[in-house]
Amino acid sequence: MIGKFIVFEGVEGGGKTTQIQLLQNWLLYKKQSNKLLSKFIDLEVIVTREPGGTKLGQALRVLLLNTDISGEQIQERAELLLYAADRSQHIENLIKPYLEKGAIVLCDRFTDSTIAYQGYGRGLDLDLIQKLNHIATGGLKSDLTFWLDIDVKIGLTRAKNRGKIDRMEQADIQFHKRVQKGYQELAKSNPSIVRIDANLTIDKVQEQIQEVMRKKLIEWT
Ligand SMILES: Nc1ncnc2c1ncn2[C@@H]1O[C@H](COP(=O)(O)OP(=O)(O)OP(=O)(O)O)[C@@H](O)[C@H]1O
Ligand SMILES: Cc1cn([C@H]2C[C@H](O)[C@@H](COP(=O)(O)O)O2)c(=O)[nH]c1=O
Repeated sequence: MIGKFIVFEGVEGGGKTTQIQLLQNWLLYKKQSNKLLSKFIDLEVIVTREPGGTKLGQALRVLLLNTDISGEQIQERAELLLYAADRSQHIENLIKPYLEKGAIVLCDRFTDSTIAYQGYGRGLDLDLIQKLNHIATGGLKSDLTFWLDIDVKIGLTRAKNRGKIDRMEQADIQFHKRVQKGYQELAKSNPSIVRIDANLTIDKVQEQIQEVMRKKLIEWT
């Protein structure tokens, strides 16, 4: 694939959505002002997310994040499979076609979310999740993953201040701490994950991201 696939990960309220938007603006500005190296001159910068990057995904997102599905609780393995279904559709219908055209795809969450939330958070078998991730992705991996590392309580407070909190955000604090532990473990074993200190101001967080991106754009040319 000639494009680049960049993923943003982390616990709730870490600033992924905010930072992805700023990075897209920065990349497009660099493109317009001819400050990008030749390989990326014609580039498109696409922003997408999981769950919810396709029409099917949007429907699955409503099912997964609404607090009340006629009073019926979503079982843990059903939850796992719904996230996998969203991903499979997302890759085939959106991510792969854009990467094949040479775009930079900025994605809010990917396979590491499943390991952190369903694996570490819910306690589902990590080997099973790895296999399912492989089935859903067909082996597609990110070229770079930014892990926005934020104190769990600060992130949840930000999410609460943003407005009504969803089904996942409503889980107890211990769940979110296990999810955080999941990201810490993933970062230890995966060199394509870059830790970003997300406890800082929006501008300071973006500065760290741009610094990494500058180096990556040179490396990828
Ligand atoms: N560095 C920051 N300092 C203070 N507030 C921030 C910062 N970054 C984002 N916010 C605010 O915190 C809230 C959550 O940010 P955002 O939606 O970008 O995070 P997110 O990681 O996408 O969250 P979630 O995973 O819960 O959807 C928003 O109201 C946003 O304006
Ligand atoms: C991809 C994926 C996501 N989740 C969880 C993580 C969040 O609680 C929500 C998504 O909401 P956001 O506002 O877009 O962050 O879904 C998950 O548990 N497993 C996954 O694979």
